[in-house]
Amino acid sequence: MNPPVALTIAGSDSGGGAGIQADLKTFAALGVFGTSAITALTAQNTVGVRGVHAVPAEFVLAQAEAVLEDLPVAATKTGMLATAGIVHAVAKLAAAGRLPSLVVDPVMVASSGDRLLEPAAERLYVAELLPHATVVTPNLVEAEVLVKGSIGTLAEQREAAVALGALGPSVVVVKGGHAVSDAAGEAVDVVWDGSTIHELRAPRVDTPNNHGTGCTFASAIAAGLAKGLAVTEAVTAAKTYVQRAVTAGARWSLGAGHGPLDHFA
Ligand SMILES: Nc1ncnc2c1ncn2[C@@H]1O[C@H](COP(=O)(O)OP(=O)(O)OP(=O)(O)O)[C@@H](O)[C@H]1O
Ligand SMILES: Cc1ncc(CO)c(N)n1
Repeated sequence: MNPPVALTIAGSDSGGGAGIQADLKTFAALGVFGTSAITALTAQNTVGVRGVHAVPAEFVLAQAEAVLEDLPVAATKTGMLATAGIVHAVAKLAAAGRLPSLVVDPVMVASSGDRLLEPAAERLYVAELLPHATVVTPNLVEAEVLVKGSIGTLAEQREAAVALGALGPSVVVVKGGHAVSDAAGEAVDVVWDGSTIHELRAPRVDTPNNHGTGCTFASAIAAGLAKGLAVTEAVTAAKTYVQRAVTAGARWSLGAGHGPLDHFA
């Protein structure tokens, strides 16, 4: 029997911890056949991003269309989209109904603090892409940019999830991996499912190895959707998967900065 197929539209991380490399490992670990359209090359390691070489939007489309016209893609995920031109091109594909079960991870800044998205592209996420998303998975900083407000408390994290829901996605997850207000030592993500809000909680793993947590989480959601899970089931399963990968990756010391997760734990 054929495996389910998923497509990631994202950037390459030469260091192997985030981006396309994390997405394809996550798909493979979860039994999904991964395909990719690469939006940018990054010269990157666990310490930081040394350079970004964006792919022309037309060639991102050419990659996506080559995959979509030949393979039975059941779910899609976007990560680093780099430029306004790429966000616009991907949004047009989505608007045409070509990107099934779309998980949008609105990547803006790397864990090292380096920018991965042109500032001019931020408003296009809101205006063009989010209306077509099945799930959107901003971290706290990305959620602040998208809703134009600051998030300092769990109540504000919940309000942001509802506000993002009004922009069109079916389900919103505001990730709290980097939350500073969290005294209980938990990584708390807030999920708005279209009508109600709930929280996903897991013990925060005390480790510098958190490079690619966001990419891994969004890809795991797309893998679940490709396998036919309901959206909230896919989100819950993805949280369990990322927790396992962070826990196992904490035993590693790869690189001098934010090390990678163990995707095959
Ligand atoms: N130290 C940790 N321990 C447990 N779970 C974590 C930890 N850090 C992040 N997570 C979880 O990983 C998932 C991704 O969240 P996070 O907020 O780190 O995303 P992100 O900022 O987009 O990641 P990235 O650094 O890859 O851009 C969430 O479910 C979050 O709760
Ligand atoms: C290519 C790429 N995508 C996403 C992230 C966010 O973790 C990163 N650091 N690099």
